Amino acid sequence: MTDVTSPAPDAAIRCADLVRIFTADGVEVQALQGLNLRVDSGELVAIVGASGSGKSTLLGILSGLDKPTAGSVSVAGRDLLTLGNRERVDYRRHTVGFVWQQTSRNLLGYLTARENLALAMSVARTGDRDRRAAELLELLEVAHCADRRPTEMSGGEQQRVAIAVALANEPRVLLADEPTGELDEATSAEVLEAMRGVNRELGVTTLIVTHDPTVSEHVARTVQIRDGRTATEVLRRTGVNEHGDEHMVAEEFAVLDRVGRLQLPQEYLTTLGMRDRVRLALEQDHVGVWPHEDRRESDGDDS
Ligand SMILES: Nc1ncnc2c1ncn2[C@@H]1O[C@H](COP(=O)(O)OP(=O)(O)OP(=O)(O)O)[C@@H](O)[C@H]1O
Repeated sequence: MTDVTSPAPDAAIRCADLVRIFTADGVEVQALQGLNLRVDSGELVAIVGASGSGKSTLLGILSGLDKPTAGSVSVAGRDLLTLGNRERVDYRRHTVGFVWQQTSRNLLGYLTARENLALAMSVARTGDRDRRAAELLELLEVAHCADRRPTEMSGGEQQRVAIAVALANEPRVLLADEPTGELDEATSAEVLEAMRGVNRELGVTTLIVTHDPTVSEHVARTVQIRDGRTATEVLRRTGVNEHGDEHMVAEEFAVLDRVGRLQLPQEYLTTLGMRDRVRLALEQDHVGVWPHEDRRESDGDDS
């Protein structure tokens, strides 16, 4: 696992010890509690997690709409904590592209797909607009929707046009918040494959935040957030069996942060009655973790 703090220039997204505390009616909510994440340039990563785990908060910060309470965050080499107002506008126009769950937030309803793309490019003063619009609609397989308004497209077509609009100004990073939230399973798969396609074809670093449990079938890396921290990662790769046939292998890893902390799954803790402290042992090729037996026995005596 990569060190989130290393200054390697190819880290497209780097969050270190990110904290975001909201205060509402005098009550503090720690939406992010020291989140560490590094996404390399050109990677396609899904962020999953239960409702309230902090996914949208993270995306709000990465999109430049919100600022963290503590920690550091940089995207495409830009430190998001030190951006001035003008730089923030420039960042949102040129460095990142967004796809949101609601079509109404992605596309203007009274404009056609082509006009939506042209508008995004004229705001950012991107040149060669007609050619780029045609190429993007072609790449997303929605060229037939060029002269249609959103209401004349299916949900999947709307989201694929939204991806084209998000890519109009050649962002380095594409951020998507529940892009398949309003779609059925088959259409969701199409939209996720479209995102995988643009990641592969254009090399744009892509981060998809989703509840969609099938997302890990479409991406090589799925990061799970739990309680405002990255907890586990599923990595998928192509393996070869003893007959030489290729198949997908998915492996789950616990995330180890830069000072060596990791979160044990709740079911492990409950099954082995682990709490407060555990015994650790360094073995030749692994680390053993045991419950503190004395504590368990004395707990039993008490009852
Ligand atoms: N503006 C805000 N003011 C107060 N609390 C907030 C605010 N935004 C988020 N929170 C709280 O922060 C925590 C994380 O919320 P967040 O929306 O990031 O979670 P999420 O994983 O995106 O959830 P969902 O999947 O339901 O969208 C929640 O407890 C939420 O209530």
